Amino acid sequence: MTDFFKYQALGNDYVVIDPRYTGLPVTPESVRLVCDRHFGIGADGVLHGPLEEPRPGVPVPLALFNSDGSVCERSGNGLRMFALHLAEREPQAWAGGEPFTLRTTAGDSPVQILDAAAGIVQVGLGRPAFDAAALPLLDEDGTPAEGPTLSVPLTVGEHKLTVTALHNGNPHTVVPVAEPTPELARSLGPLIAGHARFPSRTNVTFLRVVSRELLEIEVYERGAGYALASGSSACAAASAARELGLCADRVEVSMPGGSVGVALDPDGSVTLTGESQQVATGVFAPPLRARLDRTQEAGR
Ligand SMILES: N[C@@H](CCC[C@H](N)C(=O)O)C(=O)O
Repeated sequence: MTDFFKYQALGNDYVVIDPRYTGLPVTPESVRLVCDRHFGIGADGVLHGPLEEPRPGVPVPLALFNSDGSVCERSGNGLRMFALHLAEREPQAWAGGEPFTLRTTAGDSPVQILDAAAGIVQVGLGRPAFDAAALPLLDEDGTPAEGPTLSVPLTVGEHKLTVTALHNGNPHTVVPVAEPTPELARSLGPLIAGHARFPSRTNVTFLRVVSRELLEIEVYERGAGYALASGSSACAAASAARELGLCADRVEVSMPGGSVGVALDPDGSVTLTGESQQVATGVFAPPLRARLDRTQEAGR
């Protein structure tokens, strides 16, 4: 009997709740409890799926949640971990190396298991929009901003920042700095993530351009907080750096949990490649399972 599968990608960890193995109710409250690092399993988020019986050649739907219980439309690391989950459960169907498609509320994302044993998975995240309406972004007076979001002034407390914002299935704000540090991400990240000018909140990436081929970032995730790595944030950093003329079309993005490769097509489409591994499988002990089941009753 298995209730959950835990995966990590460069220290960005998710719990997979697969309806083929458990009928656990996936609600904002049960997600918060599963992700709690003291009272639950502990994770940056939950991947709930496959939401339909997976069939080769047909997009496989899943839902993604941040550890605060909020829905996230797309996760670069999460999609890579879920692809590996499918491949490890049914290797004959999914581990052959043929590309297949995962479907979230942000749309379809092509994935490919490049090396199942090493957990090397590639995912295509499409083309980001550097447009205020897509974020969405508001002006200082609270009215909807319009136009491009490259090098936008943003006042955060006493900090006068210049940021580049983009939407690629989920919202991202990239802040070029001389030295990204965990302390900076933990202190300034939440103030930007919850800033009034971002009605949908935003993921926050602090970026140092080491060279045209190497970026260094620290991430504060919308709905999850400080993260050792983030796939969509790594892609956001690369897309922003390229739009600002600061990097090549293929870059390594270094994060505290490790590095990923990001490839940028001429049309701006982004492909993310990196490692992910299963951490554990497990059963919720009766006291935790009882608390989780009660979230369903509360949600009724
Ligand atoms: N860690 C993820 C991003 C997760 C979603 C993000 N917190 C959001 O709310 O958009 C990744 O690897 O992309």
